[in-house]
Amino acid sequence: MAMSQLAEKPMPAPTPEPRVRVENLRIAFPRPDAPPLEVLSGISLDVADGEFVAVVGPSGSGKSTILRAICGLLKPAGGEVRVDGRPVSDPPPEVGFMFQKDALLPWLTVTQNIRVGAELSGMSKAEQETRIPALIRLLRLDGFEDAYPKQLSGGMRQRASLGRLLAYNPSLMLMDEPFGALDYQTKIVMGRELLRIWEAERRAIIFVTHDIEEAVALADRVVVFSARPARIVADYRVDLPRPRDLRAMRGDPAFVHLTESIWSDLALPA
Ligand SMILES: Nc1ncnc2c1ncn2[C@@H]1O[C@H](COP(=O)(O)OP(=O)(O)OP(=O)(O)O)[C@@H](O)[C@H]1O
Repeated sequence: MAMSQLAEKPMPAPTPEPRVRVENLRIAFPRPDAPPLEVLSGISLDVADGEFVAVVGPSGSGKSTILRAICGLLKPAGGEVRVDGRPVSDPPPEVGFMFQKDALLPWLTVTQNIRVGAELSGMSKAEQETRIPALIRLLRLDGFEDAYPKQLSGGMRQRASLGRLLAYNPSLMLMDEPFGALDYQTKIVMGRELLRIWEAERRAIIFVTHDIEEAVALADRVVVFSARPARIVADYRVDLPRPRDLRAMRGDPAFVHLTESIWSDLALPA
């Protein structure tokens, strides 16, 4: 081959290291009078930097379990989890969590709760002075800076939890049904807030949800688990344009088609 032809051929871009690499992961829980309960049976999943991956699947299939394994809280019966190339054993500092139930400290105000995340991240006092009020504005909690969790609605508590997570500034966010306990309207509002922030400051997110529409509306990819022991039965790329209008997109034929495909993967009645 002539040199000129070689020169014209573009070099393939190097593949960046995935933020998370789950390889052939098996998780089983010991049981007293029975063989171990196999929950994940050989799951492999890569999550790239800045990618938003949703995980859906039947109840009890192991969605929360995979999040706990990714942050090193469960020891695999087989396979491996790497975060930023390193095998996990303890929760890695670059990982932050958010659960269905807010984990705010009830004796601290909104500002103080968010400050916990900032302190944990090692943020300087000077930076906290600007960053915490900015987060409060971003999450539309202005006016509630000095309120205690019991004085907030469920949606506001989840927004404050998200504020603490963002103040911690993890490069990987593991979210386990973070909006699952909220009413439909608040859930949409929270999804919108999360997208607004994520679209501005891309971080890798693994987002577990029961809600197929929520998964498609938010994520770049939707991974579908089978019933326990979980395998990945489908892995969809969601090519809907961003920024997304969560209300308008529900009528988009591509959105409807994708949610229907996932319903049928889960073999659930329409
Ligand atoms: N620490 C544990 N010890 C024993 N069994 C466990 C433990 N944690 C989870 N399990 C079992 O593992 C299975 C998967 O649980 P997991 O919470 O991961 O499911 P899930 O898909 O998140 O469910 P849901 O959608 O209902 O929240 C369940 O059968 C559960 O009982």
